[in-house]
Amino acid sequence: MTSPVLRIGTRGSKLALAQATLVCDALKAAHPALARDGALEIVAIRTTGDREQARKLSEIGGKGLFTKEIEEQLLDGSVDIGVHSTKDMPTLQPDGLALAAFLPREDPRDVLIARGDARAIADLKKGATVATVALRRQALLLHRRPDLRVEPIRGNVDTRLRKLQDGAADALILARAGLNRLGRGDVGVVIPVDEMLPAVGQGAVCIECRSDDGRVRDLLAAIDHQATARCVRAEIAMLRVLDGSCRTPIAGHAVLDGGQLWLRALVARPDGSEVIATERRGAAGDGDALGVDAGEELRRRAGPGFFG
Ligand SMILES: NCc1[nH]cc(CCC(=O)O)c1CC(=O)O
Repeated sequence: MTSPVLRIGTRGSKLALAQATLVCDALKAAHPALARDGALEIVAIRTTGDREQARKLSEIGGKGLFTKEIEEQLLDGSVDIGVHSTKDMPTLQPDGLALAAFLPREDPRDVLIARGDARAIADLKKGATVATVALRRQALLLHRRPDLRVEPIRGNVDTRLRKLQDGAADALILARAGLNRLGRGDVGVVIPVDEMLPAVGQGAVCIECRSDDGRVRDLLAAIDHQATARCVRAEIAMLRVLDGSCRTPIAGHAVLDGGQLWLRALVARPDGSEVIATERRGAAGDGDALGVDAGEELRRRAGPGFFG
C-alpha cells in the first residue's frame, strides 16, 4: 500500500462530497500521475456548522463555521487541500493558508421553488410564506414584496424540499449551483440576478492549501479557472471591506463582460426596507481594486448604524 499523494479535506454533506469529487476529476484530468488508484483520498471532516444545524448559525456567531476544522487539519498536515463552497468562506484565510484555485463557476443564481404554479417572485400569492435562512434572500425578497413572510427552514437540500412538499411554506429559495451539483437541475425556476443579486462566491468551489506547499500549489495552478478566480476574488475583496457579520445582508456578483470585469454589490436592511447598491466596471485584472472600491462606497453610504 502506498499512501495517497494528496489528501482532500471536505465537509461530509452530499453536496460537499460531490464538489470534492469534481476537484478529484479535474486533478486527474490535469495530472496523469494523480489518476492512478489511491493517489487521491477524500477525507470527510465534520465542522461546527454541521454539528449546529439546529441552532441559528448567526447566533453561534460567526464566520468559518464550515471551514475551521478543515483548516485545522490543513495546518497540522492531516490533509493537503481543502475544498469549500466559496460562499461559506471567511474573507481572509488563517496565517499559513491560501486560496489557491477555483473550479469553473456553476450557475450563481438563486432559484424559486414554489408549491403552486408560481414561476417568479411576482407570482407568489399575497402574504405567501417563503422558506430561507439567508438574510440576503430575506432582505431582497421583502424589498420587492413586503407582504411576504419569511420562514427560517433549515436542513440539507432534500430535507428542505420535503418540508416544502409537507406544506411548511409556499415556496423555498435555494442556490441553482447546489441543486445542479446534486443532480436536481429539474427543480425550481431561476430568479434573475437583478431581482436577487447572488451571494459573494455563490456557485464557485474554491480550493485551499498551505501557503508554503509549492508542490500542491503547482498541482492546483493547473486546474485554476482564471475567469472564475478573477470574478470571485473581486467579490471577496468587496466583502472583506464591509466586514459584515452574518447578520448583515450583503450581495456581490461579478462577471466578465467582453474582457471587462463588471461587479455589482449591495447591502440591505434585513427587513428589506433599504437597499444600497453600486457597481464597478474595469480591467479584468483589477478585480481586487474594483472590489475594495465598491466595498468602501457601500460602507460610506450605509454609515455606521446600518450594520446594527
Ligand atoms: N449556505 C449553504 C450553501 N453553501 C453553498 C450552497 C450552494 C452551492 C453554492 O452556492 O456554491 C449552499 C446551499 C444554498 O444556498 O442553497
